Amino acid sequence: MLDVILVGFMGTGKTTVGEVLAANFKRPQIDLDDEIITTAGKSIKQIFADSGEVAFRQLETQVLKQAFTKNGILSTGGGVVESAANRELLRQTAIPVIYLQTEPAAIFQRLKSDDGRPLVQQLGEVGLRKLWQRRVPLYQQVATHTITTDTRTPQQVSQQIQQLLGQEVLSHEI
Ligand SMILES: Nc1ncnc2c1ncn2[C@@H]1O[C@H](COP(=O)(O)OP(=O)(O)O)[C@@H](O)[C@H]1O
Ligand SMILES: O=C(O)C1=C[C@@H](OP(=O)(O)O)[C@@H](O)[C@H](O)C1
Ligand SMILES: [Mg+2]
Repeated sequence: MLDVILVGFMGTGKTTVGEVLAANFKRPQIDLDDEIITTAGKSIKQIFADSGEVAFRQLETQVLKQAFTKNGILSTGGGVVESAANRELLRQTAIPVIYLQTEPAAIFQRLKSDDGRPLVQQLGEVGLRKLWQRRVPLYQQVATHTITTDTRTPQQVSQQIQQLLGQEVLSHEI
């Protein structure tokens, strides 16, 4: 079964922290973006360009459902909370859902030169901030715990999650 699910806006460190947690707990890491790329046979940027965001969101819901049948640490994509069906899945589960919370200015600094996220290029800093404001309540709705990452390294964030969930995660290891 899944040990923990990481949610949060783009650039909050879900993928990076997921990798650290998976290494520390010797558990598989599942990243929804990677699952989408494997399923579609192309990059996220290419999926957006060829088929648009709606098609991307359909794939995202499909791989989220499949992820619930797998083992390990699940890193979601920032837009997973856009779908009411996805939010329901995340709210219903007994698996801890950790919201990585980061201020938009720090997020933009982390992502401004990354061209793998189509929405960053489409929206720019002002648009990204608006999207962040709209999504914050959605992350809060699905999360069981919140950790701020602005001034923490991915290792420190992982340690904090391990402290929060140590018993629960370790109990699935055996
Ligand atoms: N806590 C952090 N402090 C500084 N930079 C970070 C932190 N977490 C992630 N990053 C950097 O931000 C970028 C996005 O991280 P990533 O893990 O891909 O985020 P997400 O999966 O949430 O979009 C990467 O360059 C990563 O190294
Ligand atoms: O917030 C979003 O809508 C998106 C976030 C990305 O994942 P990360 O949050 O891992 O960057 C990726 O799924 C896609 O570019 C769309
Ligand atoms: Mg990611």
